[in-house]
Amino acid sequence: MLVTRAPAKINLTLHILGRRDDGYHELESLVVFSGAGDTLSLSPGDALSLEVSGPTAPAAGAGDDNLVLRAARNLAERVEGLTLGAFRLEKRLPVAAGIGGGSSDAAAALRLLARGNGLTADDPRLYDAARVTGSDVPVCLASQARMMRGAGESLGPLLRLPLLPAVLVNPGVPVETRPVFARLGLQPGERVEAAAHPIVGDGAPALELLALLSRGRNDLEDPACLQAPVIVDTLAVLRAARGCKLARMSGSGATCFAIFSTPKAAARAARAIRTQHPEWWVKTAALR
Ligand SMILES: C[C@](O)(CO)[C@H](O)COP(=O)(O)OP(=O)(O)OC[C@H]1O[C@@H](n2ccc(N)nc2=O)[C@H](O)[C@@H]1O
Ligand SMILES: Nc1ncnc2c1ncn2[C@@H]1O[C@H](COP(=O)(O)OP(=O)(O)OP(=O)(O)O)[C@@H](O)[C@H]1O
Repeated sequence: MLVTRAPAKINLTLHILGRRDDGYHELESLVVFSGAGDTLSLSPGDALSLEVSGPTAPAAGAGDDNLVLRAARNLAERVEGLTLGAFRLEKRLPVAAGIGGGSSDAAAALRLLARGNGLTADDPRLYDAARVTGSDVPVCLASQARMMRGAGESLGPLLRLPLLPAVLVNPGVPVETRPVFARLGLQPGERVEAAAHPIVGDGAPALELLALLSRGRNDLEDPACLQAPVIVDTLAVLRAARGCKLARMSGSGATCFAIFSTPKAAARAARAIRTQHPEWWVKTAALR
């Protein structure tokens, strides 16, 4: 049996540059990953199947449209004689939450199929299968910090960044991605006049990275807050937490992250937020 982790994806920044003629939005985003996430295993075999368990399994579902199965079928279309098999997904990440749970599961499925079939990580068919499965799937293939551009298909070099102690909070409201983009109100072909994304260098020290991040933003934060006003409260709670250096929404929401100077400060904030909001999903994380 082959096993891999499917970590949460966090957009530390997400700048919208415009809308392409195909309707997708062109963006620039610094993407990092958390240590924790879902776990996916594969017992190689001829038949493709999926079983899902874990706390958020009901929301994700195990049907044909699960991104694990969609990714596997997309790879099978590109690789003749691909050995498939039985996937088991332990689903822990909140669903429709802006932290790419489904995309990370899809990328994990592609990594396991690559291992099971002796494909190398740089096989272009893996990347193609990732791209057609979803905008966030290519960046989740390596699950390491880098800039993401285009609609998500264009990836910068891997970046070595300092470990950022963080707290992730999801207020329990699923947020669908498409209507959040739609609320920007951009027409196909329209460009946005906006300040350039700060350049994040490989190996940037923590203080420099934080200074750069504070000059960045998530342009989906306002439309997501209109769609799910509880995000406004989530950000306020994180920003008020003792030791919080920066708080922002990830992806299209509703999960927000806050960065702290030390894992201890992050853990203390997480405990306080859990007490204040026992119904929220609150996780400490080391982002990199
Ligand atoms: C918001 C992000 O999570 C940031 O990383 C991604 O841009 C969205 O990634 P995703 O959920 O994998 O998105 P997809 O499943 O490919 O697309 C869902 C919907 O979001 C919109 N969409 C997505 C990506 C993009 N660059 N522009 C868009 O307008 C489209 O309406 C699309 O129909
Ligand atoms: N394995 C999966 N895990 C979670 N959701 C899945 C999965 N497969 C399919 N889905 C569906 O995909 C949709 C998006 O879920 P996901 O959790 O990936 O959203 P997200 O975190 O907002 O993603 P992103 O940050 O990439 O926009 C949901 O409507 C869900 O039903």
